[in-house]
Amino acid sequence: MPDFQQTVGVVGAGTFGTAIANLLSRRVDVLLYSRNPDTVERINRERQNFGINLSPRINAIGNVQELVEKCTLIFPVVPSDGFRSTMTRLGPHLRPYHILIHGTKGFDVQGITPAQMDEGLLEPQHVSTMSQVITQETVVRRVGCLSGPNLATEILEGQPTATVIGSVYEEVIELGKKVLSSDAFHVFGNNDILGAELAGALKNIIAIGSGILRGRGLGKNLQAMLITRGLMEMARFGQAMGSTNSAFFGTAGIGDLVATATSKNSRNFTFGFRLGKGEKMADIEATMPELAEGVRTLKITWHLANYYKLRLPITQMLYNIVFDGYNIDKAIKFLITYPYDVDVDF
Ligand SMILES: NC(=O)C1=CN([C@@H]2O[C@H](COP(=O)(O)OP(=O)(O)OC[C@H]3O[C@@H](n4cnc5c(N)ncnc54)[C@H](OP(=O)(O)O)[C@@H]3O)[C@@H](O)[C@H]2O)C=CC1
Ligand SMILES: O=C(CO)COP(=O)(O)O
Repeated sequence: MPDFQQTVGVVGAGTFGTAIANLLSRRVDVLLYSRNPDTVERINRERQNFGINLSPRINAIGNVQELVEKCTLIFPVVPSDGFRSTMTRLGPHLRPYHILIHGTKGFDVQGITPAQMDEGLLEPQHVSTMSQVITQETVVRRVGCLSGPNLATEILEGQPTATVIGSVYEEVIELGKKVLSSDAFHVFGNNDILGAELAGALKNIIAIGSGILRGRGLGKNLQAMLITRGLMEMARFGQAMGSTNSAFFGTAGIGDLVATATSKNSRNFTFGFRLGKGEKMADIEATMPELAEGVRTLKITWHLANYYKLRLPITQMLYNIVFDGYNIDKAIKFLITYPYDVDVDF
C-alpha cells in the first residue's frame, strides 16, 4: 500500500482543485489529475495554473491508474454533474484502503430524465450527495467532504481561511487535518458529513439570491435578511434530508454562506448579480465560462422541497426567477410581505 503521507492525489485541475493542491503541497507531494492531456502537459511545462505559480511538489498527471496506485488519500474536486462519471472511471482501480475527501458542492441525480424531473417526478431516491456517489460507485468507505468559506481565488492568492472536514470516520478527519492544516488554513472536523455536504451545496442557492439583490442595487439590510432567512431554509431542508443542524451553524453553513453570498469572486453570486442587472439566463450561461453549481442545485432542491411539502419561500422565488423568468421586484415584494410568523423557528 502506498504511503499517503508521501503523495496525495487531487482529481480535477480546476480552480478549487488547484487551490487544494497548493495547500497540500505545503506538507506533501501532490499528483494533480486532469482528464485533459493538454492541461497535464501545460501544467508540467509552465508550472502554473490560473496564473498562479505551482509548488515544485505538485505534478500533473493524466493516468487514473497511476494516480490511484501512488496515492491512498485522494481529493476529488470536479463539478457535481461530472462526479459520478469520474467515480466510475476511478472505481475499478480503487481499493478499500483508499480514503477520499471530496470538495464538490452540489448534488447528483440519477434514474430520472430531465424531462421527468420537469414533470415533478423527482424523489429523494434519485438524489445523492457526492459521498453517497463514492460509496455507490467504488469500494471506498472511508469518505469525507471539505466544506467551508473556500473561495478558490482567495486561497490561490495565499489568503488565510478555514474549512471543515465532514466524515463519520475520525481517522479521515485527522488525516485531512494533518495534510491540509497550515498557518493559512485551519481545518475543523464534523461527524455530520451529510450536513456539511448539504450546507455547501445549498448556500450556492442563497448566493444567487444575494447576487440578484446586489444587481438590483439593493443594500445590506435586505442582503442580511436574505442570508438570515436563507440559512433557515437551508437548515429546514437539511432536516428533511436527515441531517442535524450543527453543520449549518458552523464553518460549512453560515461561514461559507457569508463568503459566497457577499463576494464578487463567487460564480454563484456573479450569476445572480447579472440576473439582477436584467440579463437573461441563457445569455449569462452562454458568456459565463465558469461553473455556477447553484443553478443546478436550485432546480433539484425546489423539486425535493415540493416532494417533502416544505415551505421554502426564498427557494421558491429564486426558482421562479431563474427558471420561469418571474419578475424580480415582485418576488422581493412577495418575500417582504410573506407571513413569516416567528423569527427563529427551529
Ligand atoms: N472555485 C471555488 O471557489 C470552489 C469550488 N468548490 C466546488 O468545487 C467543485 C469544482 O469547482 P471548480 O474547481 O471551481 O470548477 P472548475 O470549473 O474551475 O474546474 C472543474 C475541473 O473539473 C474537471 N472536470 C469537469 N467535468 C469533469 C468530468 N466530467 N470528469 C472529470 N473532470 C471533470 C475539469 O476538467 P477539464 O479541464 O478537463 O474540463 C476542471 O479541471 C464544484 O463543485 C465547486 O462548487 C468548492 C469550494 C470553492
Ligand atoms: O463554494 C465556494 C466558496 O466556498 C465557491 O463559490 P462559487 O462556486 O460561487 O465560486
